[in-house]
Amino acid sequence: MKLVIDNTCYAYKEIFDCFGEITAIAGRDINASSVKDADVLIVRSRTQVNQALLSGSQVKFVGSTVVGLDHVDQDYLKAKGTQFFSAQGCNSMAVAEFVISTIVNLANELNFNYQKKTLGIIGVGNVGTRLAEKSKLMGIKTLLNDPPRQMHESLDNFVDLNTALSADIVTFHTPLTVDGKHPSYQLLNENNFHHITNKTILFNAARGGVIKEAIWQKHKTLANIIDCWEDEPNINPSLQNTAYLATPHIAGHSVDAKFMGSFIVYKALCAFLGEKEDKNIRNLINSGELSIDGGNLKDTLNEIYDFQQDANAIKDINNFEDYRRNYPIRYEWHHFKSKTALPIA
Ligand SMILES: NC(=O)C1=CN([C@@H]2O[C@H](COP(=O)(O)OP(=O)(O)OC[C@H]3O[C@@H](n4cnc5c(N)ncnc54)[C@H](O)[C@@H]3O)[C@@H](O)[C@H]2O)C=CC1
Ligand SMILES: O=C(O)C(=O)[C@H](O)COP(=O)(O)O
Repeated sequence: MKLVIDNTCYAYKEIFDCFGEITAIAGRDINASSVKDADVLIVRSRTQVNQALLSGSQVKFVGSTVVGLDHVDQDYLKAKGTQFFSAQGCNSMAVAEFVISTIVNLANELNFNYQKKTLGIIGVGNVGTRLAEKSKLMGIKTLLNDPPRQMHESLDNFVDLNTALSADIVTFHTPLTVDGKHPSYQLLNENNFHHITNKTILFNAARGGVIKEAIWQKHKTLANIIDCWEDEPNINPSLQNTAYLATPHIAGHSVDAKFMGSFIVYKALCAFLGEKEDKNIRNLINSGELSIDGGNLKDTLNEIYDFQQDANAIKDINNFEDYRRNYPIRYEWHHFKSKTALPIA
């Protein structure tokens, strides 16, 4: 069997070589000729999976080792009879830790008590739920907004979008969608940006395009944290230069998340092929016990991982993609034995 795999898929050799011959290619370089003889295609977000890529191929299984789905034409795959599997939830802890770590740093630098702040979470799926759990542990009051869930579940504690946008801290964790009943494209735009004030801390660690950058760059906030950008890697220099934290789409890039992305797709491929799973694969991440003694929460979190280094790495935005492809090892909090209690929900 022939597999074409994005060469940034975590441990792709150890995890997928049991299935056959692997051709590993940078995600952005996977094209129609790369996949024409392939049976399996395994990607991350940098490969557009659509008719242009697959029409001349015999690919029968596509695995996406990330969570976002905007790079995949699922309707086309379904019509073609190609099995598709996406590693939903693989990196939710990593993103939640990114947001909490940044809030703790901001509270220190801007001298506020986050327990006196409200956090508006727009999109309460895997990431938003974990973030809400951590916020509860930290005594941060959350305002939860998720109309698609509200349509199907009785969520009497959820609020409407404008209420969530009026929180002290606002963070988006929706997919990027342009159709359906609740499209997320430019969810924050010229018609509702007035809910964001010069006292609002505003995050985008969801997808570029969820917040209209042309408006954002002209709108005064207390602090902007931008991990996901319109037109990556050609990110908005005005927003980058004025951001509290401008990072290269790495909120979900913990080692654990990258491993889980590959592992979840591996399990789906085993099931698709009727193959037995190798139980040793789950032990590929073995950090051992990591002790840390930061003294206080901010220093402890920054010793675990300081996101400012990611912002520094892309001061020259030509480094955006290379830095992401060679991202430093970042373990999630649960690996660490720490004197300071960590909000591990
Ligand atoms: N910056 C990064 O590295 C990462 C970014 N992401 C992005 O974050 C998104 C969320 O990730 P998960 O929570 O794992 O996905 P998920 O699918 O579990 O949750 C998304 C939630 O957003 C809700 N939603 C959809 N449209 C909405 C709207 N218009 N308004 C409010 N809520 C809406 C859905 O109902 C769902 O509950 C992903 O789709 C991906 O685009 C995810 C992981 C890493
Ligand atoms: O899971 C998602 O969705 C993300 O945004 C991932 O962080 C994308 O990871 P890469 O494809 O950029 O490695």
